[in-house]
Amino acid sequence: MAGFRDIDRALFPIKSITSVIEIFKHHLERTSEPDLALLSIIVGAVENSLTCGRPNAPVQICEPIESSRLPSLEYHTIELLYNKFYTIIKGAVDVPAKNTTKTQYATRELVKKVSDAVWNTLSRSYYKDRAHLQSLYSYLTGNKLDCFGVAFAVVAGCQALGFTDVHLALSEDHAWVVFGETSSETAEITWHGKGNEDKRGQEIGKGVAARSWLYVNNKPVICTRAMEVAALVSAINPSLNATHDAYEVAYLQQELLWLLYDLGHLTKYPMAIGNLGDLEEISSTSGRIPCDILFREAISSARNYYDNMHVYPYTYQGGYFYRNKMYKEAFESWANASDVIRKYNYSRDDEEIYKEFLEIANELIPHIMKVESSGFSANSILKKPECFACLLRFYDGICQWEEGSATPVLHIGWAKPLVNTISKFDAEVRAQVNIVCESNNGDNKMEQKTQANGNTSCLNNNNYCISEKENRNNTDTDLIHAIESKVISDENSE
Ligand SMILES: FC(F)c1nnc(N2CCN(c3ncnc4sc(CC(F)(F)F)cc34)CC2)s1
Repeated sequence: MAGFRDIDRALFPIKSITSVIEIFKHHLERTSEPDLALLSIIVGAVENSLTCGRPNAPVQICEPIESSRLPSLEYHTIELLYNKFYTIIKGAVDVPAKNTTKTQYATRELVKKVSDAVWNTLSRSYYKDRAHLQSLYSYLTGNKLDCFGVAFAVVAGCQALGFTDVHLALSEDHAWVVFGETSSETAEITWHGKGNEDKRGQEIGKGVAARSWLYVNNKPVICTRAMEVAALVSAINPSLNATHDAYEVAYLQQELLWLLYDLGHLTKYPMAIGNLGDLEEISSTSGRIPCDILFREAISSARNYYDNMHVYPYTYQGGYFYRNKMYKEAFESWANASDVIRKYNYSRDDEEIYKEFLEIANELIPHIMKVESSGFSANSILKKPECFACLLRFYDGICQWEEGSATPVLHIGWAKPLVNTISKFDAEVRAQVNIVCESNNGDNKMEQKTQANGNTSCLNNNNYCISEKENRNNTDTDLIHAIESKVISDENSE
């Protein structure tokens, strides 16, 4: 059993954020196998004590954060929990005696048994989306885990049993495992969303499911052990309540993400880079690259390693621009996000990203139009054809996302804000967006989808085109006609 080494023991009792960082540094720099269970228990205990602790716990005021005293974490407390985890996992699977020569690889049965061991020890019913349910501390002290937490616990369990081939696979809204000699086996190990039957034990869908955003076109983040540490650090939740964060927890998360960044473990993990960007925007670390560069690095990572099939890097960046009133740049990021989603079929498992696009289209963009059309300035985005082009690219991507999908995306609730937005641009601005028709052999859709639908609509920056589509389904034809008729009626009234 990996677990406690003398160096770890020497760092106890944990009294400060700095000593937590020292333990992570040791595991990441001095060992080939950072101990996922140990690290998760430690950060879970710290997070719990600072966010769910006793409300009248002594508040440290004006202490430098890194040395601000934590409610002391005793070695034996952590060791007890660690041994409890090991006992639960060991008790559930009878692993064949370690055969020193041959490396043992996990089997689907083994992975399923570990998943069952975690699954069957969870509380009967609890609010699954609550905060602070992601760590093994939550599991071992409260028998509660969220869907990410179950996946992480299974990987930590397999590590504790000596299976170094079992690794976490992450999409933007789901988690599963890869395993086997060539890491080519996959297995569901947790649930997804509400009211969906879990598919635990099954391999990851290759069929229709594979074309949904949920499985990112088989371009998930495949974690190394250190990237699994990055996932548990990303999952740290500093929120105290709906409006406040415990700043010591946010500081710990930020410092651990920088440690992982410096060691190169975030290079292929766009969402972790985005998380670090968000933290840096709130409170920048002197001497570090600024948050807008981090958001750009997350996009580069997704483009270089995941065939640009991830949406969140663009919505991280778009959110940053929006919060900083850089509206032209926000439109560009959101149009780029839409260029990703247009390559997918919409499935009912994609609610999370649907909500993301709905909020952008029906809350954020209308807010920008309101702000921009109240003040009058020559520099207004309403005067910029490239902003109009980005908006069209944004909406067109959502239309194309719907094309060929079993589930509709758009409904009349989308059309009103859309037409309202588009009509804020004067005719002479709209006229400057040159509409260029491209052949339909662009790389707009994943191969299968293009064949299914023949032509596709496409737009690159300000070349917006709607190719003739004999079978464009009625929803977006209505939408496009709504836009066209609105635009034309404006011209007539000019
Ligand atoms: F697009 C921006 F506005 C976003 N802001 N926060 C975003 N998050 C927060 C962080 N987050 C994540 N950050 C690191 N790693 C992972 S792995 C994962 C899927 C699952 F939870 F494992 F199922 C989610 C996720 C999900 C996306 S996107």
